[in-house]
Amino acid sequence: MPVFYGTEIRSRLLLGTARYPSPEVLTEAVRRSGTDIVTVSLRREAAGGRQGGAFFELIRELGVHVLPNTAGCHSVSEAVLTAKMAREVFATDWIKLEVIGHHDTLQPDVFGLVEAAGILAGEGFNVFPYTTDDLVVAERLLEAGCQVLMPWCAPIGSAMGPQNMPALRAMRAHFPDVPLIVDAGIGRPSHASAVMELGFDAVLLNTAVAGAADPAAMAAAFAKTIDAGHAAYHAGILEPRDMAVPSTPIIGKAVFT
Ligand SMILES: CC(=O)[C@@H](O)[C@H](O)COP(=O)(O)O
Repeated sequence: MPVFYGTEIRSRLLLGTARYPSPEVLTEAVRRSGTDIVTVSLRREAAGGRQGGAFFELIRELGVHVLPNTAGCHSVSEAVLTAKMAREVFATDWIKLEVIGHHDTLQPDVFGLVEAAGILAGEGFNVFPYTTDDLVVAERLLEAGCQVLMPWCAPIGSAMGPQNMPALRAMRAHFPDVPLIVDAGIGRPSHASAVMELGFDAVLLNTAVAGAADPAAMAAAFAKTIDAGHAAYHAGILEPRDMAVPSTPIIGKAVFT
């Protein structure tokens, strides 16, 4: 199982906690997903029955690791301040670092991200940076002290699925020893399986589960395909070929009289 900052995790599915129709549905989705890590925004809008401190209490009661995030932060100072608040609220050094650079695409501001990651790592945080699939940015984040990377596969909430498989494949190849979690843009279980088949360590998703007609059932479906994708990667996936290859080898030629 994956190890993030020295902690072994029981599941390769990380689940977001936003936009569920009710706290009960969220709780059931977490249970059926088998997840060991949920992410929660410190700047979440009050919704779904439980608000503010009551919602954070619900998160703590889920009995899984909490990965607070800085969703909604558009500057380094905002993200650093939010991370410090998260450390107080959830008593954890883990932080999913988001520094958003673009209003429409919610694309990470990779310059601000590297700067904020360096500040937070210097203050003892274990930073999980939400980043693009750019290899140079990934290098800078590792130099800044990150030991886990979370590249997007598509814009947050878009459900588009992997938009650049070659870039994700390159990321896995260039950083074979770094835990890599695909974060954002997954729309359906087959998307999650596809990135796991590339050898990623885990997937973080929110919208595809919270927005499903039956979030708990969808969470269970994701859990199965993520495990299947991981198992397939380690079983050694056959590369596609240009030409047909007979699946039944024939020795000699049959002669019909
Ligand atoms: C909850 C959270 O952290 C999201 O910002 C995350 O990036 C998941 O994205 P999707 O909602 O697209 O799955």
